Amino acid sequence: MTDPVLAIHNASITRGNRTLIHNLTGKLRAGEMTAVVGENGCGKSTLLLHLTGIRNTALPVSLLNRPLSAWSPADMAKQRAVMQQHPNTPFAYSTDEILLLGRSLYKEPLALRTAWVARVAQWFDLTHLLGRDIQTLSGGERQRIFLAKAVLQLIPEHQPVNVTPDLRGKLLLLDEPTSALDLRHQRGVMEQLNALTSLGLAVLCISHDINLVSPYCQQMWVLGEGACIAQGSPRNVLTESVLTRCYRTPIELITRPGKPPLVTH
Ligand SMILES: Nc1ncnc2c1ncn2[C@@H]1O[C@H](COP(=O)(O)OP(=O)(O)OP(=O)(O)O)[C@@H](O)[C@H]1O
Repeated sequence: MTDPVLAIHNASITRGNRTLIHNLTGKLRAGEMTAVVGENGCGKSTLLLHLTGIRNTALPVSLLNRPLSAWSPADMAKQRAVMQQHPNTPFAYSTDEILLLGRSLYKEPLALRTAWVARVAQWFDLTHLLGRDIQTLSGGERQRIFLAKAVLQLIPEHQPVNVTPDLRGKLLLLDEPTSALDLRHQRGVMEQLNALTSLGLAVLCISHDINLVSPYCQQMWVLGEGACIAQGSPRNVLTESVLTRCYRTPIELITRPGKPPLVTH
């Protein structure tokens, strides 16, 4: 099996005197999506923040076999991109400018950057929103812009726009990327993320919508009770006992042939 893109070994995360997550071990692999689920306040966003390397951390986390602390910010930014929970900007940037920021690390001709902006905008149904003031966009439109910006950050430097990029070794960390999206765009975003994982991308996706993400993810981490209660494929992890423990409310499952079960309550 190939080395993981990101590996966490026996990591414990605390906030004040509360242990949010005790002894988490896990791997994010090329070509796989991992969904992180759990009740409000269980530590999902805090975990993601620690995996970004943005926060100076002594946690045992490595990106491509190197501790996060050994990466320079610029090198790390070419390897992993992050979309946080409520992305916004206080400035009246245009959508194009926001998307171009995703390529700001790279020394490329403007024509190439602009071509990639157009291509990725198309992937996320954003073409009609190019040129708009970001502050005038709806919540769902803005969420898709920032998702596209994160994806643009991971396209290799000088990648010709008409050649499919190799995204092995790249990592996308997403905090509830579909929370503001309508049903069509929820599916569109998940299908696009699925297409990107097929190019080698590793994705970690926090979500409260288990039914949306479960058909697309290879692994699910269920957080709760101050730890990771369960890890594995959606079919193995999605049991009434695991989810009832996680959400502290009775959960029922509806089995479906060839798909993970539907979660209801
Ligand atoms: N700066 C802080 N100081 C103290 N406690 C904090 C701080 N930031 C977060 N917390 C607490 O840490 C816990 C975990 O927060 P986190 O945002 O990681 O939860 P989450 O699982 O992402 O929740 P949600 O599903 O609501 O987004 C929460 O109880 C939160 O109140």
